Amino acid sequence: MGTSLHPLVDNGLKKGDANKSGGKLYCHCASNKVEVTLTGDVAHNHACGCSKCWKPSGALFSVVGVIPVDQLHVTANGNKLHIIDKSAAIQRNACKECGVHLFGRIVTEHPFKGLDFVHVELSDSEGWQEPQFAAFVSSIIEQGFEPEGIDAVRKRFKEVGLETYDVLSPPLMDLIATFTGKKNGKLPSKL
Ligand SMILES: N[C@@H](CCC(=O)N[C@@H](CS)C(=O)NCC(=O)O)C(=O)O
Ligand SMILES: [Zn+2]
Ligand SMILES: [Zn+2]
Repeated sequence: MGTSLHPLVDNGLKKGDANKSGGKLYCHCASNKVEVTLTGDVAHNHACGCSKCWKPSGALFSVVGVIPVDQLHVTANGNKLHIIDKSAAIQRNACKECGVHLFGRIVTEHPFKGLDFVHVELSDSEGWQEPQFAAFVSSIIEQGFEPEGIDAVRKRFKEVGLETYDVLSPPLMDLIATFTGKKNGKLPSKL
């Protein structure tokens, strides 16, 4: 298959640096780039096939990880940011000029509240946590990928050592279900 899953996946994963302590992300504008400074590494970094996550051109998947909101600061040209969909769980803040998503923030009551979603390929530095799994794989079909090719996509992820899921990974789905169970009173609130 000649198509790109994502540049950080296509040629095998490059293991991150356990001591990575942050770096800067930039949008794709030629000048007056939006700059975001992260003061830590990302966690739960993963490929996402959903239609809402930002993908580099030509890639079938996004690569997106999370970082606590207090470790993310917009450090230049924040006036160019706008929120793509204010009603979405993840408010994706994108550059109005080039369209790149700089960060996605959860502002409503949600199991991942307090975390921002970011794309480390926007950084000029290396060593960020490498992708840990592939999520929302079947979602690429909704965006026009022929269903006959989907198992070949899963196989390519497995070849680079990534497990594939059609929602999030089991540990993240368990976190969401635990949050929901506490909220609806089926689980004790202290667990
Ligand atoms: N099949 C849907 C899945 C969308 C979806 O549920 N995306 C996940 C992974 S990013 C999510 O948590 N979305 C919340 C949001 O976008 O606010 C699509 O491709 O649009
Ligand atoms: Zn831009
Ligand atoms: Zn997504």
